[in-house]
Amino acid sequence: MAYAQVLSGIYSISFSQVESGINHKKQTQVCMEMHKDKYSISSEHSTMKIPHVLSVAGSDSGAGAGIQADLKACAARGVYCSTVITAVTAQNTVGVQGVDIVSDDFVAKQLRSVLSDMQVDVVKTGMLPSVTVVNILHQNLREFPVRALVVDPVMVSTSGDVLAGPSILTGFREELLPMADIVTPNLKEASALLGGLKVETISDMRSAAKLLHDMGPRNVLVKGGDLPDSLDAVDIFFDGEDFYELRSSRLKTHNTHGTGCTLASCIAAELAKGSSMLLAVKAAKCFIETALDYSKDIVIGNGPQGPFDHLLRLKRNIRKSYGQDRFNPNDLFLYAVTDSGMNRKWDRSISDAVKAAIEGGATIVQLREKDIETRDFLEAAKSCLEICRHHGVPLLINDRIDIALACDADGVHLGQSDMPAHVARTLLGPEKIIGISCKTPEQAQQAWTDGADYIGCGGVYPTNTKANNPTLGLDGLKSVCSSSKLPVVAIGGIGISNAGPVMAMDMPNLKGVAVVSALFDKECVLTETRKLHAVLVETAATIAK
Ligand SMILES: Nc1ncnc2c1ncn2[C@@H]1O[C@H](COP(=O)(O)OP(=O)(O)O)[C@@H](O)[C@H]1O
Ligand SMILES: Cc1ncc(COP(=O)(O)O)c(N)n1
Ligand SMILES: [Mg+2]
Repeated sequence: MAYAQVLSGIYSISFSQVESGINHKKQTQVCMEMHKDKYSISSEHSTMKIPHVLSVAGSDSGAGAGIQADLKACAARGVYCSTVITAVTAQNTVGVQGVDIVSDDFVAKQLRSVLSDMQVDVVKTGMLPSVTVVNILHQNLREFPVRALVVDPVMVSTSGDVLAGPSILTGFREELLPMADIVTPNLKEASALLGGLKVETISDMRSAAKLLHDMGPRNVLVKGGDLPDSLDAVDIFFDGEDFYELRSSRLKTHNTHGTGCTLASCIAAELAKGSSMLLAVKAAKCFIETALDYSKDIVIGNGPQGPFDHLLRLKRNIRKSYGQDRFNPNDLFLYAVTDSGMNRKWDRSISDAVKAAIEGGATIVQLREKDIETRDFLEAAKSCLEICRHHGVPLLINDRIDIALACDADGVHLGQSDMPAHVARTLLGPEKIIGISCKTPEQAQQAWTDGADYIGCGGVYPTNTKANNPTLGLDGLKSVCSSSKLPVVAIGGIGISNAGPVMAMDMPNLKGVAVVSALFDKECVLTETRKLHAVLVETAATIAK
């Protein structure tokens, strides 16, 4: 048992390395050896592996940057974060009033405490106040190798205060950059690392990225938050072969204190979850843009450089934590849509209906409650959410973004006349699932542009639940499927007798069927769901042959 665990541990290490494009070939063997004990010990107690980032950085009393930003960023990305504090700063939105450097010995002690005991996936560095600390970190990383090292070469705070003097440059160049999987300097830091080279334009950023890459890191991200006269926030990513110009809109806000720390922590968190480097960087940049947008008007402190809010509007739910994708298209397999009229007819509560559907095999649930008081809807949604979370089944709300937000549901399903999806996305944040009903290839393309996660396509067959709803037939469904990259769930008049032919069309992005009457306009929801589930499983098995 313990040996199998060790093997699976080794497998997961090498697999993630391949996936992440992280090439620690020389260290892999050592890494396995070092982790052997940890895997065999932990296997006796638990098998649940939690992605883990260790942040080695300074504390910011104002909690906008440094260790505090790292903890919040990792929490927002659903990743565990341990901390080694290198310095304590007295800092607020005005500037840095004082710095108390933690002794080298005590930094070493913290590093050993964490690395010798916990299975850290990725180390992210921020403020490193002395070359000795860099030496100590370097030694520890050799003794306790990790999957990836993210180096944010912090030197000066946004307020212009010095956090690490020029002597640190040697440490970065000689020890840390050669072992880094990515280094993330801002314009000033890139310039300092390159001996004062001018880095003021996008073209300079490209040259700097290339020169920094020559110092040994596998990837370089030169951040352009301070790029003068730029309408976009442009960062340059270089992986040693290709350049990528990553653009997001530049938010008009003073609340940008801590963007650099947060970006690096998000990259580390995504890598810890197994993402490739480019995807990790893109996800991190997207997170910064969304978080800055949410926080653009908040006021914390009286100084010119405010912190932003990592968590308040970006609440994640437990179901999506620990490395799972926020949305798994396979969840569309058996999509149960409730109907208040039917529940009333059969005299059952919404939550009883949902519970029975899930027990019968429903893989996602949508509450579609048209004639119900808002307060009652919210209460029902909360109790359904509890049931769904317990079973790991996502819960979506039809149309009512307010209800979805109020109960922290997993997302919404929108019709063509509901709130536009891109507006819904702004309100709900990047983590929530958004589905859109589409009848035509044009609507399907728009859904993709608007940032939807899936398409509900129908009515495939005639149905009583929607009056005057034109029927698309299998041909209409097929043309929507072929015109979009998004996963599709078929809806409209589908039940046990005709679900098979729908799925047998074998369109690669057709992931399942959504049903209302076939489950809920029946005496026993559990039995009907079980029967439909069996039909879907059988069809899937036939297709696979
Ligand atoms: N006003 C803004 N709007 C959108 N993104 C921004 C803004 N300011 C900075 N960013 C982004 O935040 C990240 C951190 O960049 P930057 O501020 O240059 O680093 P640092 O905080 O280390 O100085 C980058 O991805 C950058 O593009
Ligand atoms: C302890 C600490 N670490 C890092 C930064 C840089 O963050 P930013 O460049 O976003 O001000 C900071 N201000 N304080
Ligand atoms: Mg900044």
